[in-house]
Amino acid sequence: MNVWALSRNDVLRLLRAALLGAGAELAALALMATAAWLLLRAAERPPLGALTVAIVAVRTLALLRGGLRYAERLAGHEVVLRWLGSLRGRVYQALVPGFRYSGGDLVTRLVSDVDALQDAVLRWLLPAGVAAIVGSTAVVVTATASAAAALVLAAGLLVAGVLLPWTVIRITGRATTDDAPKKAELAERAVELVTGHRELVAAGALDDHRSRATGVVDDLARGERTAAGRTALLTAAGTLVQLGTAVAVALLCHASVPWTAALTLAAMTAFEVVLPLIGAARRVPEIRASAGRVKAVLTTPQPVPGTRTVRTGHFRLTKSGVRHPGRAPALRDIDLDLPPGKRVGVLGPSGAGKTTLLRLLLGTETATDGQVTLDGHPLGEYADLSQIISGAEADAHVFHATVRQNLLIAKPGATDAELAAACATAGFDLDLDRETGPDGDALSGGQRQRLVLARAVLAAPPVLVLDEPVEGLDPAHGDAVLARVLAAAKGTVVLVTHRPEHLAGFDEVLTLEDGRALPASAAGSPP
Ligand SMILES: Nc1ncnc2c1ncn2[C@@H]1O[C@H](COP(=O)(O)OP(=O)(O)OP(=O)(O)O)[C@@H](O)[C@H]1O
Repeated sequence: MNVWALSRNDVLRLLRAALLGAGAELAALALMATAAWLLLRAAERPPLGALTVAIVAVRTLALLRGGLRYAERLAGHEVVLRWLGSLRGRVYQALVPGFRYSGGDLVTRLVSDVDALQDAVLRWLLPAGVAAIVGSTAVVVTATASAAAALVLAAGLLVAGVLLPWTVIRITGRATTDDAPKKAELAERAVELVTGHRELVAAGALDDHRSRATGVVDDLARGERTAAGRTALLTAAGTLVQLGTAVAVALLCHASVPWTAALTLAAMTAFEVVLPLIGAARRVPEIRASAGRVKAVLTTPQPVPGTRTVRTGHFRLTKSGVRHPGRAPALRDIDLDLPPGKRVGVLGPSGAGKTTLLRLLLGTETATDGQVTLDGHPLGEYADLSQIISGAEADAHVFHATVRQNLLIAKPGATDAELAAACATAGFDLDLDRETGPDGDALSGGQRQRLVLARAVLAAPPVLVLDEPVEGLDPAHGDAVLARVLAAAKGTVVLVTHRPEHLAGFDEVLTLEDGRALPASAAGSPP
């Protein structure tokens, strides 16, 4: 997928913006030349009539310059903002299906990288186009007076507009490659400081984390200063080229004094359009890197959505396992038959693989070994698993909305009476209009847990998975809540718990240790 994909109309609009920009700069150039001619001609005390056209031209060109510049800004920004909007949409769409990027990296790809591409057009492509048009026009006009002066001007403009920016790109390219990991680290640390602020304060680790982030900022600033210093030197070199070229044009033009002055000032003005390219070149490597990252997001193949629909809802795990790169297997050799209506309890110490097992069933984790099937077909073949399996996951998200809106996600269109009944089953007694705050922060931990549980009850899926659903509640209250939830569940249930007494009446108990299922004898028979 092409990052720079622009419609034909937008290309034409961009061209129009470049022509308007060139028009504005040529008006500035003509203004300078006419003003210089006017001053020197006036010094010769000609009759006023001989100056009238030039006087009117100076005023007209001054107005034209402002008007055209405004029109160029409008045209350029219109194209770029429209293109950026659609690009951001495409990047977002490409990011949604997977969890391939972590917080800081995600923010960088979605925000800064896409913004950098905007600069590519507005600060580089468009000014370079304008500089090319203005520079060529200045050379052609100078050639009418002196071919040698035109050649010198062309050479000077090429040095300032091509050679010096290319040198800046070479220098900053190396610095950008060195800085890329530091920028990624800074983004990660910044996101951690914001999202984990409370925990860092509680652990007294805020200053330490902040100073590590500041260390990265200082490192980056040092690199920036060095690059800025080198660019400033090259910009100064560009100014010297400008002065040298103007003097050479003045000496080589064998025309009248006013005409020579006009061409010399025109040459100076042409450089004013070209010189900013040296500073702008500093961003080119960064823009290139951003374009590469955005392209990587857009071109990573998306999983092909399945088309199969669920018939009976019979899950089966056969020698299933999950390995995360560089880690011991989270789950291995798991066999589990889960026909409709069966109740399975999962026990095991922390880190044993219980949550991973639920994720395998939910389809949010893919088996790296063995098979997970539903009605005999791999889970990936199904269009939508949420209709058959859902529940209260350990890290379920509470949206920044009202209690009602959080519940309606499970069953859009549910009546308030249905919501109240689900809340009563889960022992959740807050008002439906109560705001939950960002990440559910306006609720207590226990309230969040019961809200998630109420959502699971309301969804009433054929296969209900519950990951330690009452772990944070006081035992008596938690046991009562769980008993009500289990009584309300009509289909298959998979319950992860640390307390075997929760599994009374269950058909099978799977005890995990280090990702393996213990034999029934070692685990104890179902309670
Ligand atoms: N995305 C991941 N990347 C790497 N390792 C992971 C990932 N998710 C889980 N693990 C590892 O897999 C193992 C099993 O994790 P899992 O969350 O399934 O344990 P658990 O039995 O649910 O633990 P707990 O009772 O503490 O919730 C752990 O060692 C965990 O560190």
